[in-house]
Amino acid sequence: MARNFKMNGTKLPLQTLINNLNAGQLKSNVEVVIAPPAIYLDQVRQSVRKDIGVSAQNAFNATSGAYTGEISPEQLKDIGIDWVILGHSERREIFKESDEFIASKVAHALKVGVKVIACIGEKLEERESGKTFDVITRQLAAIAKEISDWSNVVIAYEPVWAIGTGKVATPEQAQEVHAYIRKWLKENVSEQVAENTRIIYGGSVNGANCAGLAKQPDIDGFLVGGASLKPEFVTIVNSHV
Ligand SMILES: O=C(CO)COP(=O)(O)O
Repeated sequence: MARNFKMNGTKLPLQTLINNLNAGQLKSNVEVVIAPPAIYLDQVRQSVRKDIGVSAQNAFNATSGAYTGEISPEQLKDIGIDWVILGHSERREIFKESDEFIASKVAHALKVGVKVIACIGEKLEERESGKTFDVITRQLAAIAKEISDWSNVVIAYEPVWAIGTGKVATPEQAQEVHAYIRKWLKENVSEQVAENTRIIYGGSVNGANCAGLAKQPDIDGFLVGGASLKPEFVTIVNSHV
């Protein structure tokens, strides 16, 4: 269960959210990871409960060097950050990150020992023109080409049309794509990877719609944006079945 703050929050309000999470009664079988803006990673790592993971929202594919503005997975490790979100649709769209670039960042982060939440998902026009599975296949295949060990990868299916729109995918729509992802992993990686890889859903998840989604057999958790800025995140965590 992951909480993506995106470029939201400042020191004090973030601390209030962390305090609320620290005090929350969270189901013990749910792994919770929060992803604050990079500048607050250290603050959040120092103040959040140790059983909660902290994730960056992006990282580069090199150890160090002349890459102004970038952060390496090695630097994340240095301050105790174990996770990174890669391939978010906002990175793909706004910052023009290609499938290949994202895949190389996934490979580099894993090599360094930083676990990855790899985001994939189709845009509205792609869904409407029947290309959803083609897009998912293309994005997955790019990653599969670069990595062989999937044990530290979580896949986040985030249909772009559902992100920040309030237009959540129905449980059936999300389940259909999650099942496809699992089938693709089975046929193209291995049965074991297909069974063990967590596939989480993101896109307008909130305290009211999470329970229906969580019941689906191939939905293993959520990547939450807007609702992650509210105390209702605790409800979403506890919707896990
Ligand atoms: O992009 C998302 C999480 O990474 C989803 O955002 P929303 O929950 O605001 O739709």
